[in-house]
Amino acid sequence: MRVVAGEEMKAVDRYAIEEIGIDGRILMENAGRVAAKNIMKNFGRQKFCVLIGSGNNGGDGFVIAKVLQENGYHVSVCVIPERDKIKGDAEYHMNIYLNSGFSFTQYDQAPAESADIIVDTMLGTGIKGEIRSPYKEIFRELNKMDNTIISVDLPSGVPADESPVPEHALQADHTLIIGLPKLSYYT
Ligand SMILES: NC(=O)C1=CN([C@@H]2O[C@H](COP(=O)(O)OP(=O)(O)OC[C@H]3O[C@@H](n4cnc5c(N)ncnc54)[C@H](OP(=O)(O)O)[C@@H]3O)[C@@H](O)[C@H]2O)[C@@H](O)CC1
Ligand SMILES: [K+]
Repeated sequence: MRVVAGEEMKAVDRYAIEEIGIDGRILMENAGRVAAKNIMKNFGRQKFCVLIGSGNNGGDGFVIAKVLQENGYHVSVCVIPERDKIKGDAEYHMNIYLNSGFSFTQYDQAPAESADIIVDTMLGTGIKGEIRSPYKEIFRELNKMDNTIISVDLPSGVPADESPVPEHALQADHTLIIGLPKLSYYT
């Protein structure tokens, strides 16, 4: 099995998009659907809160939140950035999510705290440098809660490569692989 750092995963995605011709929005749809299927198979009908960041990891989150709700799951959805910061493939899936009749709120501690399971789609392989506000404060709050955290691709704040894990990175109970396993799973 191949294990990759973030840049290598990006190169694989770029190859799929530019050379093979698969639209990035389809890659995101597939990634989100596989993750949602895995969650439904392994975690059952509990109370979920999906937390969504501004990048493509957040785009996966819109697909997951939609699929879970279409299947009758109880889901609250909180978005960390302002809505107009969500661009590209993630914006496309946000619009599909909203046009399907589902809704979200800005991040607030209460829905996260009252959920049995948090689905973390805040940051993935695109993280650069120190974890910035408001993410580091949010991760600190979430790390104190005792609900189950399922991270999509990477626990938010954890780099994909062998760099040191920052102090305030999210502490996940489970991580769902998107594409290929990342080097940091093994370090
Ligand atoms: N087509 C594809 O490529 C596919 C990709 N896929 C998925 O996409 C993920 C990668 O997506 P990505 O590259 O958009 O990065 P992602 O991790 O969502 O974060 C970007 C955001 O983070 C922010 N940010 C950065 N550093 C930060 C910091 N230190 N502290 C705080 N914030 C920071 C940065 O903000 P900005 O610097 O722009 O203000 C930007 O908005 C990948 O893990 C997989 O889940 C799948 O859907 C399959 C198809
Ligand atoms: K994540």
